[in-house]
Amino acid sequence: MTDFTLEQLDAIVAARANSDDETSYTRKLVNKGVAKCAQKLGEEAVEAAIAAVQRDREELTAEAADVLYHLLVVLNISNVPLQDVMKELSRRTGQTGLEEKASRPQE
Ligand SMILES: N=c1c2ncn([C@@H]3O[C@H](COP(=O)(O)OP(=O)(O)OP(=O)(O)O)[C@@H](O)[C@H]3O)c2ncn1[C@@H]1O[C@H](COP(=O)(O)O)[C@@H](O)[C@H]1O
Repeated sequence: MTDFTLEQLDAIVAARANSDDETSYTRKLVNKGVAKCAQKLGEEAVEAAIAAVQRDREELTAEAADVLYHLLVVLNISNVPLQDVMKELSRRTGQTGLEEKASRPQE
């Protein structure tokens, strides 16, 4: 059991994204722009999906960590607070996933 939270990682990511520390991977990635950050998020998500299909729990754990980290980078560079995502998830808790899907605006 760990008490490390996504909120804590989000605060680290925000601080590193705005730092001038050249040893920071976060800063290096953010400096490449939103398209590169989004590309990395997509790649990590695909790798996590592959690990799941392969029933590789260890690899899935590592890839899921990569996905969450890169999602926080993308939210940060897009100025979408993690708090807003949590609020949206909270809003959905009163209904089933299928009800939530049905309530979305039709495209
Ligand atoms: N959680 C992470 C984390 N997860 C994954 N990664 C990095 O994500 C990268 C993904 O690996 P890849 O091989 O796919 O990417 P790459 O080859 O480095 O990049 P490209 O050549 O594809 O652009 C690796 O360099 C990982 O180190 C992370 N980098 C940082 N963090 C956290 O963010 C904090 C701040 O990190 P810095 O910004 O480096 O100080 C750290 O303390 C960590 O807690």
